[in-house]
Amino acid sequence: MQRIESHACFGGTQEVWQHESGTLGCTMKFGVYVPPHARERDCPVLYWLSGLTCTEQNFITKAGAQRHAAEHGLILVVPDTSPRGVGVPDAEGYDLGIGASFYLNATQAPWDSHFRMHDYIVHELPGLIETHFPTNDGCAISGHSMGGHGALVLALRNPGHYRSVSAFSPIVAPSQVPWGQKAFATYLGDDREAWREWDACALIANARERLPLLVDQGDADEFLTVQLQPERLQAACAAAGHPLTLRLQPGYDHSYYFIASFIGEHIAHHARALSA
Ligand SMILES: N[C@@H](CCC(=O)N[C@@H](CS)C(=O)NCC(=O)O)C(=O)O
Repeated sequence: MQRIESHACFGGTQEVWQHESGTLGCTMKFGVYVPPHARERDCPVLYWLSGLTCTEQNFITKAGAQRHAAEHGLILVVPDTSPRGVGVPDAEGYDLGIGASFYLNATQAPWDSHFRMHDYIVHELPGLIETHFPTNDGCAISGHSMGGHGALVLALRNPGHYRSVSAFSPIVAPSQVPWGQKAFATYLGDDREAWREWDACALIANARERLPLLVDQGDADEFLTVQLQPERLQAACAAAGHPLTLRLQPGYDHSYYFIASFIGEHIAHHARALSA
C-alpha cells in the first residue's frame, strides 16, 4: 500500500492511498482523512460511498467534510466507486461499468471477476484501514445517490457491522427505477429474486437489525421522481416498523452543494452513535 497524496487539513491530514486489491483484481485508490485526535487516541471510522461517475476525489474535494471530522475525531474513508484500470470491463454510458458498481457482488460474466465492491468495502478495505491507521472498533457508513443505496444496502446486509447509517439522495429501490434496473440486469442477470438481495426497500422487510436510517433528500433534485423515489423507502419502513428519519430539504438539488450543506449534521449524527 502506497500513500500518493498527503495534505495538511484542519489540523489533520487528507491523504490518498493506492493498493492492489485482491477482491477486485486491480489497483485501487481511496481517500482517508486522519483527524488531529488520531495522534493521541484510536478513532472510529466513517466510510463514505460516492455516486455515479465519481472517484475517491469528488467527496474529498467538494463536500467540506474534513472540518467536521476534525471536530468530532472521526477518520473518513472514501473508496472509489468501482474497480478501474487495466482489464476491468466497462460499458457505454456513465451509469454502467466503471464508476457505476452499485456496490454489489456481480454474478454475471464478464463483470463477476472484478465487480465485487460489497466484499471490498465490507471486508478487504476495513482490514487495510485497521492495519495502517489508528482505529478503534467503531464504524459507520454514509453515501450519496448510488453510494446512498450502497450505504443502506451494506448496513442492511451486515447487521452488527455498522453503528449508524445515513444517506444523501439515495437510490432506495434500484429494482424499480431505470438506473438500478439497467445495472442489476447487467451485473445480476434477469432473475429478479436475486435483485432483492441488493435493494434497500426489499431488504427492509426482513432486516435482522432495526438500525435507524437518516436520509436527506433535496426537493429540487433533478433525479427525484424518476430515479430516487424516497416515498418507497418511507412506505417500506412504515410497513416493517423500521426507524427512518427522512428529511425533504426545500430547494436543494442532487449536487455536492447539497451534500456540503448537510454533511456536518450527518457527521455529528455518526459521531454520537460511535461514541455511545
Ligand atoms: N449529470 C451527471 C449524472 C451523474 C451524477 O449526477 N453523478 C452524481 C452522483 S449520482 C455525482 O456525484 N457527480 C459528480 C459530482 O457532482 O462531483 C453526469 O452525467 O456526470
